[in-house]
Amino acid sequence: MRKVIYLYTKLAPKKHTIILCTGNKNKLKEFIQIMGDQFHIDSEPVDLPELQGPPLQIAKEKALLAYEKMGKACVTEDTSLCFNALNGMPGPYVKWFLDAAGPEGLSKMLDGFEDKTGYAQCILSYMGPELKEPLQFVGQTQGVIVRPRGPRNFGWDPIFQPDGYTDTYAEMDKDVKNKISHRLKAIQKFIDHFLVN
Ligand SMILES: O=c1nc[nH]c2c1ncn2[C@H]1C[C@H](O)[C@@H](COP(=O)(O)OP(=O)(O)OP(=O)(O)O)O1
Ligand SMILES: [Mg+2]
Repeated sequence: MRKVIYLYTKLAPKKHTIILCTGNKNKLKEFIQIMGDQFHIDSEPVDLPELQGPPLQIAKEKALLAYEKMGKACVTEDTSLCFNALNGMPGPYVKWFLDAAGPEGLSKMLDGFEDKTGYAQCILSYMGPELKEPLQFVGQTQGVIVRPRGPRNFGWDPIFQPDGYTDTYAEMDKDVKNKISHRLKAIQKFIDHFLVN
């Protein structure tokens, strides 16, 4: 039976706590929904600068900055929404596109293209005192970019319709999103890594 968790034993033997550094309440909520029964999630609402570069590099720098700020083991997460017609853009910069153009404007960016496919990507990074570099876990969910449908309370959820579904992330039940999401897949890899059989 999988039971001992390296992270617990090494770093937080009693509380089984993960510190998630994020300024995004919706991310935190999903983390708790996905892994709350296995870990206690403490969040630190730090606003971390995000550099430019390939997604893994951005996520790595973010993790190092969070670790520097916290002075203890912590987890960060960087999420991208990538359009295939644009070779992966806006990707890690989607937040700025969303702020500037909203979900509507973001979906309209693909109007001139036949290819509406894209993918959601979560890069979960863990940095702790025992490491030289952050460990990174990548989760991707493929889908298509559509005009906004559903509640607008979480980022680009209204314009992302995962493959095999007729609902957008925003329209589907949270339980359904959390079973197929980019975030779930990254968290699963993270948990698998730290589980000792
Ligand atoms: O599952 C998601 N469904 C829809 N939208 C999402 C999701 N996950 C992140 N998002 C949004 C938030 C931000 O506009 C951008 C990612 O930017 P990203 O830097 O990773 O997030 P953030 O700045 O809000 O929080 P953090 O403090 O963890 O960096 O996509
Ligand atoms: Mg951010």
